[in-house]
Amino acid sequence: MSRIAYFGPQGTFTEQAARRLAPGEELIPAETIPAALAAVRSGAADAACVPIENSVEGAVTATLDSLSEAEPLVAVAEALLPVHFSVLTRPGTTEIRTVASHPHALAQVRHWVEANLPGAHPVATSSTAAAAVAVDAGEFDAAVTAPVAVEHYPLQVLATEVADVRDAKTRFLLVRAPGELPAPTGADRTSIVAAATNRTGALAELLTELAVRGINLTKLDARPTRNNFGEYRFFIDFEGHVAEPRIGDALAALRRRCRNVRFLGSHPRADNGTTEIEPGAANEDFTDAIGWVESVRKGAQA
Ligand SMILES: O=C(O)C(=O)Cc1ccccc1
Repeated sequence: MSRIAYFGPQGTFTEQAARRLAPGEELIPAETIPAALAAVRSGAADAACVPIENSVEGAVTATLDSLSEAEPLVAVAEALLPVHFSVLTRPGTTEIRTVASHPHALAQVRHWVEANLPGAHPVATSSTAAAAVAVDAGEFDAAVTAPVAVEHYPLQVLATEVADVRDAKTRFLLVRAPGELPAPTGADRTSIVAAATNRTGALAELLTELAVRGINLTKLDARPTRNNFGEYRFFIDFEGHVAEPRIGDALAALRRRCRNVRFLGSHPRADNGTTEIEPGAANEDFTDAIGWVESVRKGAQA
């Protein structure tokens, strides 16, 4: 049985995602996202499940930063979970002055809290389930949690299906140490991170290598390197799998342009997305072109 570290404690959305991505495996809660990833780097876990992006709040920056630091890790699978919240209180609570949760959760229920708990102060906790633990301990009055949290903590449900934005979703990754990659499916996602140098056109050059090969981007995030003010790392997701000739060609070009490019994985997409292929940019076009150059070199132009 594999050991899967996840961003916990018990009852987080990430635990639900881990159950979906690694059914039947041993799940080990970690207090923070960096701690879940550190468990894989140290060998204490075989894989980790962490949130990566939310359709309302955008990137989960703790995950981006941890993936770009220390030993490389690669994403081997993803899950897309609908996100609506429950609001939990201690039994007998009559007045709600503080509402605790993960910042991404608080941002997604702001209007609901204003309308239904006027005057209540939002308080950030490390995760939605950590808010439930704190409410149980008497530190805050209400917790905004995943629906499953009520099964783990002795709290009562004040409201369910709470969300300012209908159909909000969060994408989660299953991350491992580099090793065998998942096989390409034809609907895959590849992720990289690169610290472009601070000069005119540096980011445009990286993006152009993808654009000229007809590769469609699915996400672009910038994070400060933390070394020099104004220096950024760019996290780029795009359609395709590194095993494909067209994607391998693009990665080789990125590596030529930027020695510090880091491969963050190729895996099947969970969003039913299809892969766009521009005319002349199919894998056969790349292999055919390489074959043609080889024949030219041999003096036998086909
Ligand atoms: O705190 C959690 O439960 C998480 O797994 C992170 C999170 C927070 C808010 C929305 C989706 C995921």
